[in-house]
Amino acid sequence: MSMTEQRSTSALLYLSGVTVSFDGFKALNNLSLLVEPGEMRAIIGPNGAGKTTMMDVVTGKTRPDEGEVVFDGKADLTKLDEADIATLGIGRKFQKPTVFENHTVRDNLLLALAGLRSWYKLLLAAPTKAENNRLDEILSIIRMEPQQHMLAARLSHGQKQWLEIGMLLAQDPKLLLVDEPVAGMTDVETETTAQVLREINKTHSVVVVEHDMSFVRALGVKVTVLHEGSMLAEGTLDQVSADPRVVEVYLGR
Ligand SMILES: Nc1ncnc2c1ncn2[C@@H]1O[C@H](COP(=O)(O)OP(=O)(O)OP(=O)(O)O)[C@@H](O)[C@H]1O
Repeated sequence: MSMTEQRSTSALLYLSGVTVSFDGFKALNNLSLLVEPGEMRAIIGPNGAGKTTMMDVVTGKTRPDEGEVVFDGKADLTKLDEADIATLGIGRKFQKPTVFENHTVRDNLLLALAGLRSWYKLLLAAPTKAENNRLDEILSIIRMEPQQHMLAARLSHGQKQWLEIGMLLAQDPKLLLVDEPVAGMTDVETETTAQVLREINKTHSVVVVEHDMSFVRALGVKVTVLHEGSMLAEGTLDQVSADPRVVEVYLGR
């Protein structure tokens, strides 16, 4: 490509030949990956496969040594910092929930929705009608209307995860990155989380990293298997589960 030429792609997220080395060890090794607009993609793979590093590259936390990372057909994420990338519309939920324990579920969502609105203003000014409608919508999507006036401190682990997914949704990112959302959840909570993410995927693109196979099956979306920093296989869960290489390094163990 010439200096002025822009990479043109219809993909929402485009990784090509991405390599990340830590002291010579390649956590990502020539990784290429495409996520289409509106898609939900599940990323699976054994411990150390590079899933977290891939998310870190997309959010600007880690700079790749080589390769291209393009968002929304135009933005070269390798040139931007974390704040710029968040502003472009990439939101991330980490594995451990970080909600404001001393506020209600609804106020946690309002804080996320209002973004830069100060705590002071939050306490004094009532939410607008539009804000209240959006809060109702999000509460419905995360299935937490009954708990909306509860303090976040009193929520179960699963409910905290859903609240945090709701807080991410409140920021209305174009792409949601969700890291191991069902770790530590019961089977029923896991099933609900799959339904919540499917609902969110009606209006948002999602990349979700998860080990739990019953959850990935319930998502019912295209799966990418990472191994040693590269893509090993891609397809439906049935397709990748039948791939002998996937069985060998991951599923068969
Ligand atoms: N900052 C770092 N310094 C050195 N090595 C690192 C660093 N971050 C990650 N690694 C190594 O890179 C490899 C990939 O790690 P990564 O966390 O991306 O894998 P993962 O697929 O997310 O694994 P898990 O399923 O255990 O979360 C691992 O071997 C890890 O030890």
